[in-house]
Amino acid sequence: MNYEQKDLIFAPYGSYWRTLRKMCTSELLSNHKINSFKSLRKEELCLLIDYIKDHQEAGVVAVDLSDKVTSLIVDMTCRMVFGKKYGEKEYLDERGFKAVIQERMKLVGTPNLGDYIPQIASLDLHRVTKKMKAIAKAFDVFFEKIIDEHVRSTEENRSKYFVDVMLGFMGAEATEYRLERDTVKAILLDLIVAAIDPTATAIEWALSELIKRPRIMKKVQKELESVVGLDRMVDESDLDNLEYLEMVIKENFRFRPVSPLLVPHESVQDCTVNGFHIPNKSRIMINVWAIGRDASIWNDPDEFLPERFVGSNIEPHGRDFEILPFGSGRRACAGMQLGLTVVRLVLAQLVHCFDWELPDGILPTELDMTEEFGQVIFRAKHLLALPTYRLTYK
Ligand code: HEM
Repeated sequence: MNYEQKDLIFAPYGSYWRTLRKMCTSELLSNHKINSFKSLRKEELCLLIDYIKDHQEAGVVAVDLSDKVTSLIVDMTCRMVFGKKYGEKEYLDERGFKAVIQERMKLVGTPNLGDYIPQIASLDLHRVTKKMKAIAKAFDVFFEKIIDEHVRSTEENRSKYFVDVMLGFMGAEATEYRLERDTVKAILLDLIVAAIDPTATAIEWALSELIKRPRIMKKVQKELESVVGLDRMVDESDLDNLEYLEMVIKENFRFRPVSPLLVPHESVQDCTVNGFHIPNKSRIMINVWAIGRDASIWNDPDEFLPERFVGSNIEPHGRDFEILPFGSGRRACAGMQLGLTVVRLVLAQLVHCFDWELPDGILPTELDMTEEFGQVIFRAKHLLALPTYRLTYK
C-alpha cells in the first residue's frame, strides 16, 4: 500500500528517507507554509460552525461530531494537498473518501498471519492482502487522475498546494529533490493518511473527555470567555494565550495517545537498552500508552486531570519521554506543528461557540468511551451531542 516503501513513513532509514524528510519539512510542512493556509482553515471551520448553528435551529437532533470533525479535517487537508475538496463519492470508490482512508488505516494495524509465518503468506487466509491490493489500486487511480489534472492545469495559484510543489521537483535537474512519479504518489498518500485520522481522532477524544467532564468543560469555556470574549470567534492568534486549553490537550495526549504503539520501528544495529540486548533488525514497538499510564511517573494516572500540568514544563513535542504522542527523534512526526495547530484551533472553536449535551438524557458519566483497536485508536461509537450556540456574535 506504500509504493514499495517509497513513502516517508515506511522508507528505511538512509539517504533516500533523509532527502524526502528534508523536502517535506522545508517545502511542505514548514511554519511559513502552514501559516500560509491559515485563511483556508478559518473558512472550513466557519462552514462547520454555520452548519451546526443551522442544525440547532432546525430541531433537536444530535450532531454526529465524529463524522463532522473527520469531514472538516478531510476538507482542510485536501485543500492544502490538492487545492480542492475531494469528499464526493465518485472519487476513490463508491464508499467515499473518508471510508476508504479509514479502511486503509485499519488495514495498516491489522495483524497478518502471513507476516509471521511466510510459508502460508500466499494463502492470504484472512484476505488482508487482497483488501490491501484493492485499496492500493483505488488510491493509485485517484492520484494518477490528480497528477494528470495538475500537470495540464494552467491556473496560476497552483504552485502553492503540496501536489504542485512536488510536481515542480518531478524530473527537475536543478534541484536536490528529483522526485519520481511513484514517490510523489507515495508522499501524497502519506500526507493525507498521516494528517487526517490522527488529527480528527485527537479532537474527537478531547471533545469526548470534555463532554464527559462538565467541570473541565466549564473551565475551558471560562478561559475562552476571558481571553476571546463572547462577541467573536476564536482566531489562531488567540491560541498561545489559552493556557488551560493547552493543558487539556496535553492531558488528552497522555491519557489517549492516538497511535498508542507509534509506528513500528526497526533497530539498525545491535544495541543494549537498560540491560536488554536488542539485535539488529528487530521490530520495535514503543508503548507510549503504557508510559502515559505509568504510576511511577504520574500521580493518579487513570484520572483525566489537566491541572497536573500546572507549573510543569513537560511538553508533547518529543523531548520529554513522559509523553510522546508524536514519537521522538529523527522519525518523530513530520507534521507535528500542523497537527497541533489544527487540534488546538478546532477544539477551542467548538467549545467556545457551543455548549454540548448528550442526547436522549444520557448523563455525562454514562458516555460510552469504548475504543476500537488499530494503528490509530478510533472511538468504537460515534460521538453524538446536542449543541446550544453561546456567542453573542451572529
Ligand atoms: C494530532 C495529529 C498527529 C499525531 C498525533 C501524529 C502522530 C504521529 C506519530 C505517532 C508518528 C510516528 C512516530 C514514531 O513512530 O516515532 C507520526 C509520523 C508521521 N507523521 Fe504524524 N501525527 C499527527 C499529524 C500529522 C500531520 C498533520 C502530518 C502531515 C500532514 C503528519 C505527518 C507524519 C509523517 C510524514 C510521519 C512519518 C515521519 C518519518 O517517518 O519520517 N502527521 N505522526
